[in-house]
Amino acid sequence: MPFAAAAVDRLWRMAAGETASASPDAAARAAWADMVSAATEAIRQGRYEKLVLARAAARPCPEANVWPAMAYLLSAQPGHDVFACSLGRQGVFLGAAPERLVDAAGSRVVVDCLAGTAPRGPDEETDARWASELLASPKQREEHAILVRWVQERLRPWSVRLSAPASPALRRLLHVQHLYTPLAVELSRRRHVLELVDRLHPTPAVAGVPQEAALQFIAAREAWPRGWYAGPVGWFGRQGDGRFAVALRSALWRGGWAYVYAGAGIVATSNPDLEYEETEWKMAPVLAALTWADRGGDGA
Ligand SMILES: C=C(O[C@@H]1C=C(C(=O)O)C=C[C@H]1O)C(=O)O
Repeated sequence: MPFAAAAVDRLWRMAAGETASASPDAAARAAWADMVSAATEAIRQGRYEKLVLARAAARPCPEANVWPAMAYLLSAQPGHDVFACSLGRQGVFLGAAPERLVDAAGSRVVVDCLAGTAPRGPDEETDARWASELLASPKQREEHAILVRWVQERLRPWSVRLSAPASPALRRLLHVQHLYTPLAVELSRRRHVLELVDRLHPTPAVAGVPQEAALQFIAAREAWPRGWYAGPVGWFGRQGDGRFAVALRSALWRGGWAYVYAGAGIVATSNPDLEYEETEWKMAPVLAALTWADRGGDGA
């Protein structure tokens, strides 16, 4: 989804309005609940299998302390792709992405399918219980299976071999745990990693099924333009090998504000309040990084 200066200006105006409102949190929750209810209704009517809806929260952030924020994310979020992109006068986009969209080396490709989320527990026992509930939840398994199936269908025509574990594993991050399926693919011929990005992005980890209709729903209903959030971020070499992550768990810093983004996969049985909570857990790492950086790298 291309970044547009107009979109950022809209964010800026909304942020100013939001801080003036008496209860921004209640207003954000109500808007979210309306959107998610419209989504579950449309899914029940059979118009979509899954929609991934996102929101943004604005918080004052006087300086773009990019290096301390990245240092925090590198140490707090091991195994993530930590990134920061300078957008000139449009600000800085940064985050720690938990999910590889595609990793290509010659004809070998790996895609991470990450969908289905629970929070980390406050103690070992609760954490393990929430993990087992996540693994056993039909709703979470459905969200996950839709993603895996879609990626397999997109890559099958280009592949001689496509392998995936029969059931998802658990990927445990600092604030959340996810259902995780790594797909290993042998392509019938070498492809530039950008061809693969083009074939896959946006997956049902961030958009929905069917893809075009989901994108229309997102454009019509989400209050905040996504900008760079959920886009592919990565690198490629001269031979076309490379690695792109999905720019989740991210924030746009601009002009004294940080706009922190997060989304959640919606299926017919989704509960708007629980999905809202999920977006809060997902915002936590980048918020902690910004707070830590604001304090000059001294405790978050
Ligand atoms: C959309 C986000 O995360 C995606 C959605 C997930 C879900 O719905 O369970 C899990 C991981 C990501 O694929 C986000 O972090 O903003």
